[in-house]
Amino acid sequence: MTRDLILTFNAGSSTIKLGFYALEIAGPRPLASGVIDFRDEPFAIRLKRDGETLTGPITADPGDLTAVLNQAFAWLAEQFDLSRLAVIGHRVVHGGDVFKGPARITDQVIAQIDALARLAPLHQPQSLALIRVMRALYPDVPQTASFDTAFHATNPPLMRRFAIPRALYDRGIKRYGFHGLSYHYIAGQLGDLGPEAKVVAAHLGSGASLCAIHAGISIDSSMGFSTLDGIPMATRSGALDPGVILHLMGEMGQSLKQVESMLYRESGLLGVSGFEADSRELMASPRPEAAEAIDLFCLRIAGEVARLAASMGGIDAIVFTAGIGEHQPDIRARVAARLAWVGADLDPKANAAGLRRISKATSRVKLLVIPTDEESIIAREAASEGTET
Ligand SMILES: Nc1ncnc2c1ncn2[C@@H]1O[C@H](COP(=O)(O)OP(=O)(O)O)[C@@H](O)[C@H]1O
Ligand SMILES: CC(=O)OP(=O)(O)O
Ligand SMILES: [Mg+2]
Repeated sequence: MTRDLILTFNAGSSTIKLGFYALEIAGPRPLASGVIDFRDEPFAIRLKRDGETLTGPITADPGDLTAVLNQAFAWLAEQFDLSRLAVIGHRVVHGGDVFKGPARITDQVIAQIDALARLAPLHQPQSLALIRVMRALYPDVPQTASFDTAFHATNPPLMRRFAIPRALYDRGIKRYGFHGLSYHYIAGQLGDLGPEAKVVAAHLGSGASLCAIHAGISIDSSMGFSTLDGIPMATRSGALDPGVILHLMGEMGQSLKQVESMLYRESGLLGVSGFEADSRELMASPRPEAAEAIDLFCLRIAGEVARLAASMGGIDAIVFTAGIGEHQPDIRARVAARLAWVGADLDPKANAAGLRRISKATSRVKLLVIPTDEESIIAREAASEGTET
């Protein structure tokens, strides 16, 4: 039997994205993409294939991942010949210091991923659950892990360091950086900027970060030790004076769980607006708190661009990507306006049209919109790590 099908998983806090690829010598060829969105009503798996969207209803309780996946895969087996599965590749957010590249999943690798779960509580447990369910469903199919942290393995030690006692760095308390699959893909799309280009890529999705890419490699990024650092996100705070946490736990008697939940789930756009985490709703809202949440988001993005430019000693281009970066021209415009002093000069028409280049021809710093494709990196790494070809 020919095994020539690659399945990819990109597990997020509220969605599981799936990709189907044909395993080919020239590289994985995309066949279809799917999503299980736990916010969807009615709950279902949606599959996009040949420009058509197919829906597989799911009656299982969204809280029971095993039941959800069993049902989703019973339906997927009607769409694909799943006996052809060659490899299953997963995005795993935190690889710590252990993983500098993709890994084939073994019991030991599962234990190592599990040990890092606390640092990415919205993602890591979901990926582990997926790996375990897929093992039970398809015990003969190899699985691989592609790490968000791996692309940042090139960051110089100085960028990795927190200004805390050295011994803690030696114990792994350092900056790792995330969204590396997205930045890896973006770095591969910058050929026209020249081999030495200094680029800040802004991955603005539910989770959001920025990365300094110089000559195609990661130099520095806004996310650090955990997925909380950097700019505010949908529900995460971004960087925060550590004194606030001391005060909450010391003076206000909050527990670790309470603080963790506040920082990961009740902050960011949701926290500042007081009612909504999704940028679409916030942009459409007349409420001043919504405007303030978006303003703070843009201010902190612009500030991070400036910091990352300092890390690289210059900046030639800014790339916007992911849900907000690709689809929110007003947010791009507000970020660009705050960076006019660096030489970013937006072309409003190109921005509204969502062209690849959205800066004026005379702009010193180029502004680009590049749709990301984390799945293609997972598929490529799955093919190289998990198959014999
Ligand atoms: N078509 C769109 N138009 C406007 N905003 C969008 C669109 N798609 C996604 N977004 C915004 O992107 C954010 C989610 O980013 P996305 O990359 O899709 O999420 P995730 O990090 O979960 O993969 C939300 O704030 C959402 O409002
Ligand atoms: C690392 C991270 O925050 O990922 P996501 O944007 O998928 O939530
Ligand atoms: Mg994402």
